Amino acid sequence: MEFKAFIEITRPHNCALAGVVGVLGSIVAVGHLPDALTTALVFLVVTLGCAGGNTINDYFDYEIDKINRPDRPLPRGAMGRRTAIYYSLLLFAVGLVFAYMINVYAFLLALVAYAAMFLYAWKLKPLPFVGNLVVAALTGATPLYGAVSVEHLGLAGYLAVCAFLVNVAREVIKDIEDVEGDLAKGARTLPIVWGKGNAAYLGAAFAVLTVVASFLPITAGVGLGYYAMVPVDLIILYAAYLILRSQEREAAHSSQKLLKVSIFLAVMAFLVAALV
Ligand SMILES: CC(C)=CCC/C(C)=C/CC/C(C)=C/CC/C(C)=C/COC[C@H](O)COP(=O)(O)O
Ligand SMILES: CC(C)=CCC/C(C)=C/CC/C(C)=C/CC/C(C)=C/COP(=O)(O)OP(=O)(O)O
Ligand SMILES: [Mg+2]
Repeated sequence: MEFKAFIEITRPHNCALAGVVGVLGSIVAVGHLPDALTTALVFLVVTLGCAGGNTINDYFDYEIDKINRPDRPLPRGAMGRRTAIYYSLLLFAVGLVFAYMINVYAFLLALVAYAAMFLYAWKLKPLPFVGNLVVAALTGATPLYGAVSVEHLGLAGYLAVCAFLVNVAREVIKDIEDVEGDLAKGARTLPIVWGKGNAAYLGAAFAVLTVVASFLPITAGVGLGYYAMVPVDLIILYAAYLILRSQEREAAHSSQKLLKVSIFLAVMAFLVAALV
């Protein structure tokens, strides 16, 4: 067993980004950085939840990842599957302790989000489009988590809508990329049930909807720093063009990776707009 597998299986890049988005939700909700303890707790609850979710996801995806992602810790033998499930439950448990320290609403939302991640990995992922919506709803819940923690909504709702829409697009396009392994395991994802072409149109439509929604905060008078969103929108539109042009694995991989870059840049743009 490799120690680094305990970090790698959590996909720390996703968890860190998610934790920042949780704190960003608090900032845009109240217009300033919350107190240090609340900021730390929000970051930890989201990060630990995301880590537990990615770990339990790899536990249930073991057979499919042997085809699609053989380099991941479980299929390559760097960690045992039993260790993975206990590790994910520990991450969730610690996250819930921190959530309880914030307020009762933050505790309840964390409980629902953690349960949804477990249910997604265990039963919902193979359901056409339902799995995509669950993941996207969880990413949309992330900025809302920050808002619930400071008991105020502010602009966090706009952030949640953008997070939901862009992740629906990305999840559908990731399923187009993973068709080969999903077919081998009999998963009934949207591109398998509905066709890669139709799935590409749906993914591209949600990408365009994300660009439209990205202008909502301007209607609420967000700061000039927000114009950093313009290049982000251009990247999203190019990702939509790529998947409409070709639904081959390489094109889908480029498109979904571009959407991930847009997510990171958009989070930075929102941070600048919220703090400048
Ligand atoms: C206009 C615009 C794009 C606004 C950005 C909205 C926003 C705040 C998005 C952040 C969403 C979020 C909480 C991201 C956390 C990290 C993440 C990408 C989570 C979703 O992961 C599921 C995915 O299937 C994991 O796959 P992979 O990234 O390939 O490991
Ligand atoms: C709101 C709170 C408290 C936490 C939210 C935590 C976050 C950011 C969740 C976002 C969604 C997420 C990253 C869930 C983790 C598990 C997951 C859905 C991973 C995606 O797995 P697959 O759909 O199998 O795709 P891969 O091929 O990348 O494994
Ligand atoms: Mg998986």
